[in-house]
Amino acid sequence: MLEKVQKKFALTKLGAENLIKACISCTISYIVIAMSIGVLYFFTCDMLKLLADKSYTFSVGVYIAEFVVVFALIYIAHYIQYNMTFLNTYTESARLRINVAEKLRKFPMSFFSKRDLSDLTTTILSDVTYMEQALSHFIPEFVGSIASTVLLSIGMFMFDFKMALVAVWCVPVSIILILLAKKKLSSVSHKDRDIQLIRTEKIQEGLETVRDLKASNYTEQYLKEVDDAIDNCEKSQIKAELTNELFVVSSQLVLRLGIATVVIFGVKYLMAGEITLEVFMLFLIVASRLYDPLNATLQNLAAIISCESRVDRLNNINDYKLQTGGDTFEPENYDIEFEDVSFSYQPGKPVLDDVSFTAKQNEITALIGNSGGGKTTCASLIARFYDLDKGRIKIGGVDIATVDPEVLLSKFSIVFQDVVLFNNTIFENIRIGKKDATDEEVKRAAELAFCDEFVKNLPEGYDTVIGENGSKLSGGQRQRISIARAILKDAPIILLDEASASLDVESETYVQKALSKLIQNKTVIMIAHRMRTVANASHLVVLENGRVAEEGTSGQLLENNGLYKHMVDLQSMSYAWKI
Ligand SMILES: Nc1ncnc2c1ncn2[C@@H]1O[C@H](COP(=O)(O)OP(=O)(O)OP(=O)(O)O)[C@@H](O)[C@H]1O
Repeated sequence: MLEKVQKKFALTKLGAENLIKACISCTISYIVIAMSIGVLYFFTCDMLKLLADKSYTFSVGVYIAEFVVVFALIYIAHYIQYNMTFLNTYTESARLRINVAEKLRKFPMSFFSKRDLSDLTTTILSDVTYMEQALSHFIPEFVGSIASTVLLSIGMFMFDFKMALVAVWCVPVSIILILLAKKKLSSVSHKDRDIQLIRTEKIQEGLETVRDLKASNYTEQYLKEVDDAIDNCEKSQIKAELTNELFVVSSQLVLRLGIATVVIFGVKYLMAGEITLEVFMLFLIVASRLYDPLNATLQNLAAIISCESRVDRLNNINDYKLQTGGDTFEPENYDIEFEDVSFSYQPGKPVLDDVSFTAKQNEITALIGNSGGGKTTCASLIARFYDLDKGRIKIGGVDIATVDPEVLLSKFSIVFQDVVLFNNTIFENIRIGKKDATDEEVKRAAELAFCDEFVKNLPEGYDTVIGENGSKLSGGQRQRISIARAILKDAPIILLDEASASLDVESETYVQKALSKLIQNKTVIMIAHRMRTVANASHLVVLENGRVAEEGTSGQLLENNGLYKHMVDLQSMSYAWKI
């Protein structure tokens, strides 16, 4: 039972326990409220007897005391319900958020290539918030209202079968209507959510690519597409609301019919002398209150049904397989060995096929080859961004598949061509390389990476905030900050995506100088696009369509007269090309 609830609502074990308790406390709370009807019934009976017989006596004080007790019970039941639902829910939603964030931190890159960014953002922000409301309101109230109505109905059947039938018939009919609505509402809710996602993606994409849209004069056309997405969303939401209201109003109407049948049949039975006036009064009072919880909870029907798709998405994250591995990583050295490595991003479409080579410590190993040949993929596999389909990658004799990805990454400094900087100070952007580094250590790394000459011209030096993704800096300056980070981290393995490929001559010189400081005495894997950058590499691995076409030093490969020689010749021709 506990496990089922846990899975059904994507909860932690404690969360599932608390949800069950919340449903029970809601049921008790509704029943306690119904107890006031009992006291009211006995009071009405006594009043009727008094009207019929003036000598009849009863104690008003006892009734006042009973009402006080019932109100106290209602207060206590509500207090318990509040604690069980609201307080526990907020603790649970905090746990859910931390769980999702923890999972995302540990997921391999394969997870992110399968999921859309706005979909993930929606799951973390909106789905968890939605579940927060569902767990604190909709679900306990829905379960509580059905359970209390069923329990009260059983009591009514025991009291008077015929009148109970007349009062309660509408409850199962209304529940059947809800169940019929579930399928339809569920499909409308899924479609609505997909359309909302398209709208969010469109807006997000527009904001991220505003510069390119302006440059290609596509802004007007793009805004029209955004307008269409927003219009679609509006239509879909109206449709979802109307469908929901149709079923809710029908169910509520059926429930109201219950009061009508109690009056019609009650009067008939009363006239026929089949029931007493007191029984008739009781059923009138009960019928006026019996459907209240169910009526109120029907308003949230769409919300309850829409929980399903949100829970599916949360379960998708919860069930995704994490990369595992030991916490200790003590390789003999930092040589990297590829042993018959095969890999594909999508099943049946191999990107690397039986790739074997060794990158030695204290050497620069350059990965070269045609575009799409698999250079970046090889580098990503070394850092265990993805796991292999076949073969092994070993560092100092240790299979990286046996090492926890975070422990493994602590041995890597990675300098990408697309540097990501944060909207923070230069100090903090460099300190990412080593969180506990002192200001002096950061400055030392910045000097070695030749950041000093441009930082001193910034208004607040190292304390200057550099804008979103370093928008206030040039490409070469951004590169040097990322190299400073890597120098500060001082990891034994350096992955370098030819960092200076897109820079002007002056910036390139600075970046090259900074890089030469970074790579001293390390195992360096360099993804190279320009042949002149790799001429001095100790070892060149030429990848062609996911296979190693040739390897050796630049001199050896030139003698081979293979793909490398062909690429060198092509680049020499392109340098000689003039406008
Ligand atoms: N995340 C991904 N999902 C699916 N396919 C991918 C992904 N990344 C790369 N690929 C495919 O894998 C192949 C190898 O890509 P990779 O980026 O490793 O090549 P590369 O040699 O680094 O190319 P380039 O020099 O153009 O950067 C390509 O066909 C590419 O389309």
